[in-house]
Amino acid sequence: MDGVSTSQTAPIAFLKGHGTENDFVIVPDPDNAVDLPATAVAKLCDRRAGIGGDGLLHVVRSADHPEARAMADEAEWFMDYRNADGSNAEMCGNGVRVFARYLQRAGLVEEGDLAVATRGGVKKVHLAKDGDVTVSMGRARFPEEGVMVTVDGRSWPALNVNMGNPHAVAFVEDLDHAGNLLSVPPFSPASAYPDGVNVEFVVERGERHVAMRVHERGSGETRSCGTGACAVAVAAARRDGADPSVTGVPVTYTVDLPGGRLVITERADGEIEMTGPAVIVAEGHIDPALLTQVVPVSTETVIA
Ligand SMILES: N[C@@H](CCC[C@H](N)C(=O)O)C(=O)O
Repeated sequence: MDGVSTSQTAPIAFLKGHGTENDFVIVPDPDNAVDLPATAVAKLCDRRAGIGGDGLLHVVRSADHPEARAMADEAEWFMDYRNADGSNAEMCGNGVRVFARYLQRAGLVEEGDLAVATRGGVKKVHLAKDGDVTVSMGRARFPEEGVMVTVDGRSWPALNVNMGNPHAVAFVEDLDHAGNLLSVPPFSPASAYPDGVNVEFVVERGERHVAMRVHERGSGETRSCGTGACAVAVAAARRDGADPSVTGVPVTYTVDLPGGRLVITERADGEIEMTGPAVIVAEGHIDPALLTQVVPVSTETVIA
């Protein structure tokens, strides 16, 4: 059995948090001293053999991470985001709110406005003492038309939306039509998404109000996805004939997910703002044996 061995010997601090039940293992590591290969991340996110999470937030000073050094002047902290299978992602909308909540709780930032470096660029976060957190998520891009999503033998046309990370948004009549997203990932044409894709299924709930389910790249079905909710809101707006960059009128959608509610506003300049909760629920220490043991390279069994 192929595997890797990590080099930690001392206990490693962690916290657990979630945003609309999209849950994360948080590893504070200001100096980027903790070795976190994909296999170690998959172990930590495993819901039976590890701590459990849809993803992992590695909290590192931008100046100390090669992927973030260029952003260090703008944003002191880098969200090194990993999916549950250990793969890197450009951005995580729920994760960045929880990341900011952690920084606040640890006394590393003040309430108010802060900037967080991500692989998808620097994100501006507004953090109150309690309650919801608002993130400026950037603008949506629409790289390609004509994507199809297939699951359980059904197919739907989907809109290709990029929120820093890739999404396919399919409007369906009933969220149950998305079937069992854990066992059957709804892949779209590989050519449209060479690096994989997050897939959202959306139904109407009312005026400027939708509900969705999501299958996340690298994690399977989750109870919420912040970038996915933003992709859904802009897709719904375009379907409804609303484009704030044309009309100059901002548009707001309420997006219900299995794990809670997110409110998404697209401003006249195209900037998308997402507001939702961010909660820390636990903290403790990881037994280094979990990371130092040789673990399989295969990541196929990490989704509980
Ligand atoms: N849950 C996240 C998205 C996490 C990354 C995604 N799975 C990807 O690989 O792009 C969110 O809240 O945005």
